[in-house]
Parts: sequence; C-alpha cells; structure tokens
Amino acid sequence: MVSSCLSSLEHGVTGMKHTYHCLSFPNRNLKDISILCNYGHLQKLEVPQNEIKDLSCVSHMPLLVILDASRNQISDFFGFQPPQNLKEVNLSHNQMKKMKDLSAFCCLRKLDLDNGFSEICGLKHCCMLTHLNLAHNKISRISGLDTLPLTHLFLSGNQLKAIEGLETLKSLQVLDLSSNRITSLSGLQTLRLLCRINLEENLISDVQECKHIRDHYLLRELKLRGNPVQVVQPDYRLEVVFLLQHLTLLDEDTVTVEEKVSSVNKYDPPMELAAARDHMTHLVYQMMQPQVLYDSTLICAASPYPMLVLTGPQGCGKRELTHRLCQDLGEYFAYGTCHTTRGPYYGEEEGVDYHFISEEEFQHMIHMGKFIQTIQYGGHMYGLSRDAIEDVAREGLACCVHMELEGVLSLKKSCFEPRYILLIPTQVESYISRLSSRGLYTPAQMKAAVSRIELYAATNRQHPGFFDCVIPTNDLEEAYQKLRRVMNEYLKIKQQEETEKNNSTSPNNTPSGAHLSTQLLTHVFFYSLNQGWASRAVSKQDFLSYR
Ligand SMILES: Nc1ncnc2c1ncn2[C@@H]1O[C@H](COP(=O)(O)OP(=O)(O)OP(=O)(O)O)[C@@H](O)[C@H]1O
Repeated sequence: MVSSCLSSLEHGVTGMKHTYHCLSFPNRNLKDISILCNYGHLQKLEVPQNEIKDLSCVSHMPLLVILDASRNQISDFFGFQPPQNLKEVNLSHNQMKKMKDLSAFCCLRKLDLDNGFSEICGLKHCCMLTHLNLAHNKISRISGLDTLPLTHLFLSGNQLKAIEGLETLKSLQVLDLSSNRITSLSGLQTLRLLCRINLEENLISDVQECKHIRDHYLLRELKLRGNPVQVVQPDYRLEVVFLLQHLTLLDEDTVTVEEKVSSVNKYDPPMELAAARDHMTHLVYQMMQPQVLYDSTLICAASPYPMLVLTGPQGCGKRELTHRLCQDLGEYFAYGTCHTTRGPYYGEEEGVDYHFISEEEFQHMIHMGKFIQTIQYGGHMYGLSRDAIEDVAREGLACCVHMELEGVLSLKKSCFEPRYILLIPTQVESYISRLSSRGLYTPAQMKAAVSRIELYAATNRQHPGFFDCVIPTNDLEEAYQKLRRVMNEYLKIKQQEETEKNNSTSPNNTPSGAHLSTQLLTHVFFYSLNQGWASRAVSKQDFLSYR
C-alpha cells in the first residue's frame, strides 16, 4: 500500500527518493510503512489515521524533525532510534499504556501524547519541551514537569482533583485543564505569564477562586463554562469580570467595556457613586412611608439646621473630640448618636456612643426610611438617623456627629448643610501607636485605617472647600484646643460671655432669655458660615422663624 502510495507520489517528481523531505499519507489504511527505511532524508513524516503498529523505520531517518503518527495502533512508546533533531512528535490516540524515559529525545519541543497514561514520567531531560499535550489520559496527579520550560500545557479530560505540581512552570502561557474534577484554582498563583486558561467542565463552585489568578495581568482568556459556579452564583459573569479586570474573553464571549464598568460599579463603586446610591436609597424609602409631618425643627427655607461634623480616619480621635466638645459647649451642641451593627467595645454605653442594634434591625430601619445616611465600614453598618438629629434639634441645639468620608459624601447630598471639620493625623507613627494602644484593631484593620489618611488628604487637596477646617490630630490635647479656638471664633463666645455679664444686672434677663440668646448665637455661627464666614447679626425674629 505504502509502495503504491509512494510510487504514485514519485510519479512526476524529479529526483531520487532520498531527495524527499516531506511525506504525508493521512487516512490511507496504511499498516506497514517499513519501506520508508529507504527515505533517509525525510524531515517531516505525516501518517495520521492509519493502522500502523510499528514505527521502527523512523530509526533510518536521522534528519527527521516532525513526526505525526497520531490515530494509529502503535503500542511501543517511541520504539525507534532517536533522530538527532526530532522536535515535534504527535503520537496521540494510539495504544500506548505507559510513558517511558525520553532522555534521548532531548530536542523535543512539542509532544502530543493523548493516550491512556495514568502517570507522567520520563520527560525530565526534555529540556527544550515547550508544548505538551497529555489530554485524555487517566492522570490524577501532575508530577515530573517541574524542570520543563513549558509554555503550553494541555491536560484536559484527565482525573485531576487539584492543581499541583505546576508552581515552577513560570513560563506557562496556555493551560488547558478542562474536563477534570478540579475544585480550586489554588496552585496557579505563581504562573504570572498565563494568558489563556481553560477550566471548563470542572467542579469549581466559588467565584472567589478567581482571586488566585487576580494578579495575572497577562490573562486574557478564561473558560469556566460547565462549572457549578455558573449555576450557584447568578451574577457569575459580572463577578468574574470584576475580579479579573484584564480579561478580554470569558467563556468565549468578548468582555465588553460596559460589563467592566458595571462590575466595578457593582462590587467596588467609587465613593461618589456609593454616596449617591446611599442617598437615593434613603430618600426613596423615606418617600415610601406614609406621609409624616415632621415638626419644623429641621426645615427652614431661609437657613439650614446647624450641624457640625467631625471627620477623619478611624481612631484619629474624632469621637473623643466630639464628646468633649459637646460636653464643654453643652449649651450649643449635643452629640448625635448614630446606629451601628457592631457590638459595643468595653466601656461603651448604649445610646451614648451608639445605638447598638442587630443587622436585621438596621435593615428594618433602612426600609422604614429612618436614615439620612449609612455606610458599611469594617464589615459593620453605621447610620445617622433623622430621629437622632431631631432629638438634638428639639433641645434647641446644634447636632454634632463624627463620621467617615463616605458618610460625609452622602450627607452632602442631603438637605442638611453641616460644617465639616477634618481631623487628620500627619505623623503616621504616632497614629499607628495610638491605634495599637487602643488594643481593638487587627494589623489589617490598622493598615486599612492608615491607608485612608491619604484618601482624606487627597480629598482636601483636590476639592478646596470640601472641609471647612482642617486640624492635625497628632496630639489630641492640642487638636482639641485648636478645635475650641475655631469654635470660640465661630460662635463669638467671648463676646457672648461679656454680653451675658453686662446683662446679668438687667431685670429682664430671664433664664429662658439666656438660653434663647445661646441658640441665637449658634444660629449666628452657622448662618455666618453659610455667608462665607462673615460675621452677621441675626434678629430675634430671624431666629424664631428658623425655630
Ligand atoms: N453614621 C456614620 N456614617 C459614617 N461614618 C460613621 C458613622 N458612624 C460612625 N462612623 C465612623 O465609622 C468608623 C468606625 O466607627 P467605630 O466607632 O467602630 O470606630 P472606632 O474604632 O471607635 O474609631 P473612632 O474613634 O474613629 O470612632 C469611625 O471612623 C466612625 O467615625
């Protein structure tokens, strides 16, 4: 058969048989190709899809570079003398059962062995092997590949349960592990050059597994179709796109710019967007409630209700300063108690530091339209309720609260127009030692808090006027004195004290009158702030109309 093939091939070809460099006989029912022993100059031999059992003729082809004998009946693994330059061998779909030592084939670059092996071995000295196809075998553990310079590895259709033994394959670019029983992507972390991964038809059920390949900046194509994760996680695609921002193809579908934007907006929205959403949520829930007629405490067309917000990174001292200010200037300010889902720290009191409530209660309050703003911080919810402000306002006082930047952004969207004081640590070391001396935070929490200093600083730099005043908090006592000075100045406290002293002899000076005067000055303070810090007297009628 071969000879008839060859003679038909030779027919019309000039030159001698030894001049052939390439012979190709696919699917010709060839059984015996021993005649090819005479073709010593062959560089490429392609005899796929025949019935060949013996490849010993290859021993007579010292110049052979490419051999394709796939889909035959060969059972003898590499049963020929190694041609010195043999680079590509395809012996897939034959009847070989066991791999054997290929040290003599050290020039191999590409090897296809899609057979029935249960163990990988014998490749240790193939120090040029870059492409290896071991698909459709019975391999349950990857081993013996760690010394190879592989760039392409195909192990689909095996019995792998875990990705192990690949850690050292730092040159790997394309990896096919489809149709196995893999549950985790752990083991791929070190393979930073990967640009294509096929994990179809496995047992991956958690999208967070993608975190193992999150830093693979060259990764462009990922296939995860046929894994439980697609069923279990309804937003699977968006979540994968969020975790792997560099992907261009997911499950063979192009990852669009719109998908990338939606995924970021969903899983890590920019602060402004989160604040807008927060504001919208509370507004909508509030509007969905049966109409409540709030007393006019918080509503005044002429000027907004006075509020003071101390903001800054966690543990910078803003809470202590807020409490102290409300204590010292109790005739002007009262503490607006927020709600939180975190449990009380040692020494914290219900209603004093926070209203400590459960997650369900918090959600219920959101749905009842109770909050002005909320944030999630450190895994807990925090929120400022309208009632908390109302309680203070009813006392005729200005509400003083402390909050993180996200809360400020949300509050700025509301009808309230507080004054914002930024308290910022400028000496990181002393900030860290203050945080650790509280004994409340894990190193990760402290790291997160420290990283937010720059967030505040950048906001202050990039948005002049965003904060009304900035006070460094390296030394809390100094910070408080500065805060008091600012407040005294705003409130014209000296001037008021003198006025009160002068009036103390006046028969008309009733206690309620004094209280009113305090309220009036509070109002003056905020009114003047609204007018660009210009001091201005406000008439009693003005004040009463505000009340
Ligand atoms: N309603 C709110 N909106 C936004 N941020 C808030 C709100 N209530 C509290 N926060 C802030 O959430 C952060 C965490 O509060 P928490 O009381 O758990 O922290 P802390 O460790 O005691 O730190 P701090 O001393 O700064 O309050 C703090 O920065 C706090 O100011």
